[in-house]
Amino acid sequence: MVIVMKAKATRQTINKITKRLEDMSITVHETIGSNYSILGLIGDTTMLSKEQLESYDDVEKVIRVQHPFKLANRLFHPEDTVVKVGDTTVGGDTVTVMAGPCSVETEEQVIQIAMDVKEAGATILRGGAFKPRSSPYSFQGLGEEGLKLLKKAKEATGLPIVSEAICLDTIELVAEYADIIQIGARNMQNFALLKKAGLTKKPILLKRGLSATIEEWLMAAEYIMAGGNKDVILCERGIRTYETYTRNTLDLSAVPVIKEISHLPIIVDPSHATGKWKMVSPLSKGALAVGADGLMIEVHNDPINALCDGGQSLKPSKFKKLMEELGIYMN
Ligand SMILES: O=C[C@H](O)[C@H](O)COP(=O)(O)O
Ligand SMILES: C=C(OP(=O)(O)O)C(=O)O
Repeated sequence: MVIVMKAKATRQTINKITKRLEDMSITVHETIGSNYSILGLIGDTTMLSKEQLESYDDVEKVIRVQHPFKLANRLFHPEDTVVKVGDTTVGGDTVTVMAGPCSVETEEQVIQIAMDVKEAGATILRGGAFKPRSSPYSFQGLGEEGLKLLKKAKEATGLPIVSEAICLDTIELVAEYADIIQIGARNMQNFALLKKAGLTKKPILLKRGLSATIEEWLMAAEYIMAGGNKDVILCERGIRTYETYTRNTLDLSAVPVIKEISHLPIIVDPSHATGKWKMVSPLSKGALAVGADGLMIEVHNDPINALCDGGQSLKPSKFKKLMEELGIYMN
């Protein structure tokens, strides 16, 4: 971090700021110029507030050199994190596909889809039991019954499962059944939920918030990791922009950015990003082309009658075709 002091800054203020920082074990290197004085800070500046330092009258501006996240930062953890999920992994050299219905609806539905996606090459089954819906009148998910059905689908196929926890009251229940706990876009900055996720022993799939910057997203990951849970998988699922043709705007540039500044695995969800099943295939290809570690794709055997997100769900046959095109399903 660099603090640029105004030309009129007094020695007394510079000393006051320096003392405050040194008390926090930060070394301050001072460079006196004719117009400005510069304070170069060496040490752990993650807990410093840029805005707070800028509120000193004599401070011109503060420039952050280091990212505010530590545990998620590639600087302190150069090698890629590979998250183990049952017999499969997310991150490293493999491409992992998580697929399944938006919501668990019936036993036949989830088991049939689980078998179909497994046959096509998916290695993790997705399915929502607790649904974060925009409207209180929309289908809210089957709750624990949905988790039990996911367990049956896992027993039938061997696929580990990922399912969303939407609140503090149910995260432990989800953790009992799911192999990966999903924290959805709408809860990305639910700090109490993130802290609780940090205490669980299950990997966490952390979706990017509706309007979150990459830094805010990584700070959310930092919350989970700071609690002791280092198994975080990031999921880019589109962000809000002025564009309305698609449900959200898929930010594929987030993938190489995350790869550069973080060691955490990142997958892409083209279903929620676009809201349109026809766009899932091209964007899945794009996601892998830019280096994503995997995909999360919604698949439904009867999209027209799906209780949630049918318009963005692929039929099993279309999913299989996509997996062939991606080179994941081999005849
Ligand atoms: O699947 C996740 C959400 O619950 C889903 O996208 C529903 O969004 P909506 O409630 O706005 O339809
Ligand atoms: C709710 C979901 O997605 P998102 O949080 O990305 O909207 C989901 O994957 O079921």
